[in-house]
Amino acid sequence: MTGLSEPRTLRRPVARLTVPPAEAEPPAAPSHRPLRVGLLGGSFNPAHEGHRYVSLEALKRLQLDQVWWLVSPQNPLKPVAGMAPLAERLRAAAAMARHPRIKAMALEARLGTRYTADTLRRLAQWRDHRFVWLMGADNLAQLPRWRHWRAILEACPVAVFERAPYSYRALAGPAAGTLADARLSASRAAELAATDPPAWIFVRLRPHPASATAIRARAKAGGG
Ligand SMILES: Nc1ncnc2c1ncn2[C@@H]1O[C@H](COP(=O)(O)OP(=O)(O)OP(=O)(O)O)[C@@H](O)[C@H]1O
Ligand SMILES: O=C(O)c1ccc[n+]([C@@H]2O[C@H](COP(=O)([O-])O)[C@@H](O)[C@H]2O)c1
Repeated sequence: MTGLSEPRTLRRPVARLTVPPAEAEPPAAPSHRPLRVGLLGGSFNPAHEGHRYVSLEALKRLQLDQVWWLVSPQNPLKPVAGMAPLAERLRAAAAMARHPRIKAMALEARLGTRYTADTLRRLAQWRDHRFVWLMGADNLAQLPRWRHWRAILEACPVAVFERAPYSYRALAGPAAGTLADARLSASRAAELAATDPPAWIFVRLRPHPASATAIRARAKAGGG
């Protein structure tokens, strides 16, 4: 029992546990099946409770082993101005995760990818993993503006999470329309990771109001 009673000061700091130097190395998968990993790509400028909420719901509803927060070097559709340095966003994301199965990492910086289609093409070589791309409804609405967006949906299953006020527009939009045949019912959420793409699901939940834009606006106004 000595390991369990180690004093707190002997434990490694959270940042080193969640963002080890070899962060691009995939952790060992269970021997009997591939590791099921949800990928929440994002700017995390900054990370907030909405990311955590969606990740916890994804772990539970999609029966995932882990969720990886892919802290993006730079969203190709967002302005560079106002984007905090990657190291700062990564550090804050690791602190926000507060869960052993939610890992913040700068995987795209390590892989040298900027576009999601490229990242997923690289990850397709990680044969002992099954990836699910996670996103909020706001990103489903703008998905047709992403490079090779159809290839993304061919690369891995996708779970879209309710987010006010975007959900209605997202479900009525061109991406959802094009992919109507590939949509699974919500009751099949636990099957999604094992389903061959294209396959996606819309996860209805109580929307979480957190937004990085609002946090930045409050900070700018001096309200923290
Ligand atoms: N409150 C939320 N509910 C559902 N999904 C969310 C929420 N916040 C963020 N997400 C999703 O998490 C991913 C990363 O989000 P991101 O880091 O851009 O945060 P954001 O709050 O949307 O930032 P910004 O306001 O700067 O655009 C995206 O897929 C986004 O849709
Ligand atoms: O590949 C693209 O063209 C593309 C365009 C816009 C956004 N993305 C990705 O979408 C994820 C969410 O980005 P964000 O900034 O909305 O958090 C993040 O992983 C981005 O790299 C990707």
